[in-house]
Amino acid sequence: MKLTFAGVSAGYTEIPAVRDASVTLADGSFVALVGPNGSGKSTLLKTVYRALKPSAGRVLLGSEDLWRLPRREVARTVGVLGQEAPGGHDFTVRESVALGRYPHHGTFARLTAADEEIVRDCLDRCGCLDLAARALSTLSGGERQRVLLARALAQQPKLLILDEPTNHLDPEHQISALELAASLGVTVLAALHSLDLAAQYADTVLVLRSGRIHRAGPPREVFEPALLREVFTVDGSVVDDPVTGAPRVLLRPLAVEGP
Ligand SMILES: Nc1ncnc2c1ncn2[C@@H]1O[C@H](COP(=O)(O)OP(=O)(O)OP(=O)(O)O)[C@@H](O)[C@H]1O
Repeated sequence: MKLTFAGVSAGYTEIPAVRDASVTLADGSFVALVGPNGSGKSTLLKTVYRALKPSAGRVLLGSEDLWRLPRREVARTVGVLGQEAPGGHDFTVRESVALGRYPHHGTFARLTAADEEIVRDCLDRCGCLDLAARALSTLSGGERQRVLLARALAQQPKLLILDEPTNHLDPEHQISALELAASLGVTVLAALHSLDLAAQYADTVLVLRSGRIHRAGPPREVFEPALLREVFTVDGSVVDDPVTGAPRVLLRPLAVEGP
Protein backbone atom coordinates (compact mmCIF):
# COMPACT_ATOMS: atom_id res chain seq x y z
CA MET A 1 0.00 0.00 0.00
CA LYS A 2 1.39 3.39 -1.02
CA LEU A 3 1.43 6.03 1.72
CA THR A 4 1.72 9.75 1.04
CA PHE A 5 2.20 12.65 3.42
CA ALA A 6 1.13 15.79 1.57
CA GLY A 7 2.12 18.90 3.49
CA VAL A 8 1.30 17.34 6.87
CA SER A 9 1.59 19.42 10.02
CA ALA A 10 0.50 18.05 13.40
CA GLY A 11 1.06 18.70 17.09
CA TYR A 12 -0.33 19.21 20.54
CA THR A 13 -0.29 22.99 20.90
CA GLU A 14 -0.50 25.88 18.46
CA ILE A 15 3.17 25.18 17.61
CA PRO A 16 3.20 22.03 15.42
CA ALA A 17 5.55 19.19 16.40
CA VAL A 18 5.66 18.10 12.73
CA ARG A 19 5.68 20.72 10.01
CA ASP A 20 4.85 20.47 6.34
CA ALA A 21 5.95 16.85 5.85
CA SER A 22 5.70 15.76 2.23
CA VAL A 23 6.94 12.37 1.09
CA THR A 24 5.60 9.26 -0.65
CA LEU A 25 6.39 5.74 0.54
CA ALA A 26 6.29 3.28 -2.36
CA ASP A 27 4.19 0.13 -2.04
CA GLY A 28 6.32 -2.59 -0.41
CA SER A 29 9.10 -0.28 0.72
CA PHE A 30 10.72 -0.46 4.16
CA VAL A 31 11.15 3.09 5.39
CA ALA A 32 13.01 3.96 8.59
CA LEU A 33 12.07 7.17 10.39
CA VAL A 34 15.04 8.45 12.38
CA GLY A 35 15.82 11.63 14.27
CA PRO A 36 16.89 12.89 17.68
CA ASN A 37 14.57 12.74 20.71
CA GLY A 38 11.59 15.02 20.29
CA SER A 39 12.10 15.48 16.53
CA GLY A 40 8.53 14.36 15.77
CA LYS A 41 8.78 10.68 14.80
CA SER A 42 5.93 9.41 16.99
CA THR A 43 3.83 12.46 16.11
CA LEU A 44 4.14 11.75 12.37
CA LEU A 45 3.26 8.07 12.92
CA LYS A 46 0.19 9.02 14.97
CA THR A 47 -1.25 10.85 11.95
CA VAL A 48 -1.22 7.49 10.10
CA TYR A 49 -2.87 5.36 12.77
CA ARG A 50 -5.41 8.10 13.47
CA ALA A 51 -4.29 8.97 16.97
CA LEU A 52 -3.60 12.60 16.01
CA LYS A 53 -5.37 14.51 13.24
CA PRO A 54 -3.12 16.69 11.08
CA SER A 55 -3.68 20.42 11.57
CA ALA A 56 -2.77 20.90 7.90
CA GLY A 57 -2.15 18.70 4.88
CA ARG A 58 -3.36 15.19 4.10
CA VAL A 59 -2.26 11.61 4.70
CA LEU A 60 -3.14 9.43 1.71
CA LEU A 61 -3.54 5.67 1.84
CA GLY A 62 -3.14 4.79 -1.81
CA SER A 63 -5.06 7.70 -3.30
CA GLU A 64 -7.63 8.05 -0.47
CA ASP A 65 -7.50 10.57 2.35
CA LEU A 66 -6.90 8.32 5.36
CA TRP A 67 -8.79 10.64 7.70
CA ARG A 68 -11.94 10.42 5.51
CA LEU A 69 -11.98 6.62 5.28
CA PRO A 70 -14.20 4.56 7.62
CA ARG A 71 -12.28 3.74 10.81
CA ARG A 72 -12.71 0.00 10.28
CA GLU A 73 -11.29 0.14 6.77
CA VAL A 74 -8.17 1.89 8.12
CA ALA A 75 -7.93 -0.73 10.89
CA ARG A 76 -8.02 -3.48 8.27
CA THR A 77 -5.28 -1.86 6.23
CA VAL A 78 -2.92 -0.31 8.78
CA GLY A 79 -1.23 -2.49 11.43
CA VAL A 80 0.32 -0.65 14.34
CA LEU A 81 2.92 -1.41 16.94
CA GLY A 82 2.61 1.76 18.99
CA GLN A 83 3.71 2.67 22.47
CA GLU A 84 0.38 1.63 24.05
CA ALA A 85 -0.65 -1.89 25.10
CA PRO A 86 -3.34 -3.53 22.95
CA GLY A 87 -6.56 -3.96 24.88
CA GLY A 88 -6.11 -3.82 28.61
CA HIS A 89 -3.58 -5.35 30.93
CA ASP A 90 -6.18 -7.93 32.03
CA PHE A 91 -6.07 -9.55 28.60
CA THR A 92 -4.11 -12.71 28.05
CA VAL A 93 -1.46 -12.69 25.36
CA ARG A 94 -3.66 -14.78 23.06
CA GLU A 95 -6.63 -12.43 23.55
CA SER A 96 -4.44 -9.40 22.83
CA VAL A 97 -3.20 -10.89 19.58
CA ALA A 98 -6.74 -12.02 18.64
CA LEU A 99 -7.78 -8.34 18.80
CA GLY A 100 -5.84 -7.96 15.55
CA ARG A 101 -8.50 -10.07 13.78
CA TYR A 102 -11.53 -7.97 14.85
CA PRO A 103 -11.22 -5.27 12.16
CA HIS A 104 -11.89 -8.08 9.69
CA HIS A 105 -15.06 -9.28 11.47
CA GLY A 106 -16.39 -6.77 13.99
CA THR A 107 -15.81 -6.71 17.72
CA PHE A 108 -18.60 -9.11 18.71
CA ALA A 109 -18.05 -11.75 16.03
CA ARG A 110 -16.63 -15.13 16.97
CA LEU A 111 -13.24 -15.86 15.51
CA THR A 112 -13.23 -18.59 12.88
CA ALA A 113 -10.86 -21.56 12.86
CA ALA A 114 -8.87 -19.71 10.17
CA ASP A 115 -8.59 -16.67 12.49
CA GLU A 116 -7.42 -18.88 15.35
CA GLU A 117 -4.76 -20.34 13.05
CA ILE A 118 -3.58 -16.85 12.03
CA VAL A 119 -3.35 -15.86 15.72
CA ARG A 120 -1.37 -19.01 16.50
CA ASP A 121 0.96 -18.46 13.54
CA CYS A 122 1.64 -14.81 14.54
CA LEU A 123 2.32 -15.85 18.15
CA ASP A 124 4.73 -18.48 16.83
CA ARG A 125 6.54 -16.14 14.42
CA CYS A 126 7.06 -13.60 17.21
CA GLY A 127 8.30 -16.23 19.66
CA CYS A 128 5.24 -15.77 21.92
CA LEU A 129 3.56 -19.19 21.75
CA ASP A 130 4.74 -20.21 25.20
CA LEU A 131 3.39 -16.91 26.58
CA ALA A 132 -0.11 -17.33 25.10
CA ALA A 133 -1.96 -17.99 28.37
CA ARG A 134 -0.08 -15.36 30.39
CA ALA A 135 -1.70 -12.06 31.41
CA LEU A 136 -0.24 -9.15 29.48
CA SER A 137 0.42 -7.33 32.75
CA THR A 138 2.88 -10.01 33.87
CA LEU A 139 5.22 -9.80 30.87
CA SER A 140 8.65 -8.23 30.66
CA GLY A 141 9.07 -5.19 28.40
CA GLY A 142 10.58 -7.23 25.59
CA GLU A 143 7.98 -9.99 25.82
CA ARG A 144 5.22 -7.40 25.70
CA GLN A 145 6.78 -5.76 22.67
CA ARG A 146 6.84 -9.09 20.82
CA VAL A 147 3.13 -9.53 21.64
CA LEU A 148 2.41 -6.06 20.20
CA LEU A 149 4.17 -7.08 17.01
CA ALA A 150 2.23 -10.37 16.86
CA ARG A 151 -1.02 -8.46 17.21
CA ALA A 152 -0.07 -6.05 14.41
CA LEU A 153 0.81 -9.03 12.18
CA ALA A 154 -2.50 -10.74 13.01
CA GLN A 155 -4.22 -7.78 11.36
CA GLN A 156 -2.59 -8.90 8.09
CA PRO A 157 -2.08 -5.24 7.25
CA LYS A 158 -1.00 -3.76 3.93
CA LEU A 159 0.87 -1.03 5.81
CA LEU A 160 2.77 -1.67 9.02
CA ILE A 161 3.54 1.21 11.38
CA LEU A 162 6.21 0.43 13.98
CA ASP A 163 7.04 2.94 16.71
CA GLU A 164 10.36 1.90 18.23
CA PRO A 165 9.73 -1.81 17.66
CA THR A 166 13.13 -2.89 19.04
CA ASN A 167 13.67 -0.65 22.06
CA HIS A 168 12.99 -3.40 24.65
CA LEU A 169 14.31 -6.34 22.65
CA ASP A 170 17.46 -8.39 23.11
CA PRO A 171 19.79 -8.69 20.07
CA GLU A 172 18.22 -11.92 18.79
CA HIS A 173 14.72 -10.48 18.91
CA GLN A 174 15.74 -7.08 17.48
CA ILE A 175 17.01 -8.86 14.41
CA SER A 176 14.13 -11.34 14.16
CA ALA A 177 11.48 -8.60 14.55
CA LEU A 178 12.94 -6.53 11.72
CA GLU A 179 13.61 -9.61 9.53
CA LEU A 180 9.98 -10.55 10.04
CA ALA A 181 8.69 -7.07 9.17
CA ALA A 182 10.89 -6.94 6.08
CA SER A 183 9.81 -10.40 4.95
CA LEU A 184 6.09 -9.52 4.83
CA GLY A 185 6.43 -7.64 1.54
CA VAL A 186 4.08 -4.89 2.78
CA THR A 187 4.96 -1.22 3.22
CA VAL A 188 6.71 -0.68 6.56
CA LEU A 189 7.25 2.67 8.27
CA ALA A 190 9.36 2.17 11.39
CA ALA A 191 10.65 4.77 13.84
CA LEU A 192 14.06 3.52 14.94
CA HIS A 193 16.71 4.95 17.22
CA SER A 194 19.36 2.54 16.01
CA LEU A 195 20.81 4.05 12.84
CA ASP A 196 22.66 0.76 12.35
CA LEU A 197 19.42 -1.26 12.26
CA ALA A 198 17.83 1.41 10.05
CA ALA A 199 20.74 1.10 7.59
CA GLN A 200 20.52 -2.68 7.51
CA TYR A 201 16.78 -3.01 6.98
CA ALA A 202 15.44 0.12 5.30
CA ASP A 203 15.53 0.88 1.60
CA THR A 204 14.73 4.50 2.43
CA VAL A 205 15.60 6.57 5.47
CA LEU A 206 13.60 9.66 6.47
CA VAL A 207 15.52 11.95 8.79
CA LEU A 208 13.35 14.19 10.96
CA ARG A 209 14.90 17.24 12.52
CA SER A 210 12.91 19.69 14.66
CA GLY A 211 9.66 18.43 13.13
CA ARG A 212 10.75 18.72 9.50
CA ILE A 213 11.85 16.09 7.02
CA HIS A 214 15.49 17.04 6.77
CA ARG A 215 16.60 14.34 4.35
CA ALA A 216 15.19 11.27 2.58
CA GLY A 217 17.03 8.60 0.59
CA PRO A 218 18.90 5.30 0.69
CA PRO A 219 20.88 4.68 3.92
CA ARG A 220 24.31 4.78 2.23
CA GLU A 221 23.59 8.25 0.87
CA VAL A 222 21.76 9.66 3.88
CA PHE A 223 24.11 8.56 6.67
CA GLU A 224 27.06 10.60 5.49
CA PRO A 225 29.47 11.95 8.11
CA ALA A 226 28.24 15.54 7.72
CA LEU A 227 24.61 14.57 8.40
CA LEU A 228 25.54 12.39 11.37
CA ARG A 229 27.39 15.35 12.85
CA GLU A 230 24.80 17.97 12.05
CA VAL A 231 21.64 16.08 13.04
CA PHE A 232 22.78 13.49 15.59
CA THR A 233 25.86 15.27 17.01
CA VAL A 234 28.06 12.20 16.63
CA ASP A 235 30.90 11.25 14.34
CA GLY A 236 30.28 8.22 12.18
CA SER A 237 30.44 6.50 8.87
CA VAL A 238 28.78 3.77 6.82
CA VAL A 239 30.72 0.56 6.20
CA ASP A 240 29.79 -2.65 4.38
CA ASP A 241 29.00 -5.61 6.59
CA PRO A 242 31.72 -8.15 5.72
CA VAL A 243 29.24 -11.05 5.95
CA THR A 244 25.91 -9.74 4.64
CA GLY A 245 27.13 -6.81 2.49
CA ALA A 246 24.44 -4.61 4.10
CA PRO A 247 25.33 -1.04 5.08
CA ARG A 248 26.25 -0.66 8.75
CA VAL A 249 26.60 2.58 10.69
CA LEU A 250 29.55 3.01 13.03
CA LEU A 251 29.25 5.85 15.53
CA ARG A 252 31.85 7.57 17.67
CA PRO A 253 31.78 10.51 20.08
CA LEU A 254 32.05 13.82 18.31
CA ALA A 255 35.71 14.74 17.93
CA VAL A 256 36.44 18.13 19.45
CA GLU A 257 37.82 20.51 16.82
CA GLY A 258 41.24 21.96 17.66
CA PRO A 259 41.65 25.71 18.28
N1 LIG B 1 1.03 14.50 24.34
C1 LIG B 1 1.85 15.52 24.11
N2 LIG B 1 1.55 16.77 24.55
C2 LIG B 1 2.36 17.82 24.33
N3 LIG B 1 3.53 17.74 23.65
C3 LIG B 1 3.88 16.52 23.19
C4 LIG B 1 3.07 15.36 23.38
N4 LIG B 1 3.69 14.30 22.81
C5 LIG B 1 4.84 14.78 22.27
N5 LIG B 1 4.96 16.11 22.49
C6 LIG B 1 6.06 16.98 22.03
O1 LIG B 1 6.09 16.93 20.60
C7 LIG B 1 7.44 16.92 20.14
C8 LIG B 1 7.66 15.69 19.26
O2 LIG B 1 7.49 14.54 20.07
P1 LIG B 1 7.56 13.08 19.47
O3 LIG B 1 7.11 12.15 20.54
O4 LIG B 1 6.86 13.05 18.16
O5 LIG B 1 9.13 12.93 19.20
P2 LIG B 1 10.00 11.63 18.86
O6 LIG B 1 10.87 12.02 17.70
O7 LIG B 1 9.10 10.46 18.68
O8 LIG B 1 10.87 11.53 20.18
P3 LIG B 1 11.61 10.31 20.94
O9 LIG B 1 12.79 9.92 20.08
O10 LIG B 1 12.07 10.99 22.20
O11 LIG B 1 10.62 9.21 21.15
C9 LIG B 1 8.33 16.93 21.37
O12 LIG B 1 8.73 18.26 21.59
C10 LIG B 1 7.41 16.47 22.49
O13 LIG B 1 7.79 17.04 23.73
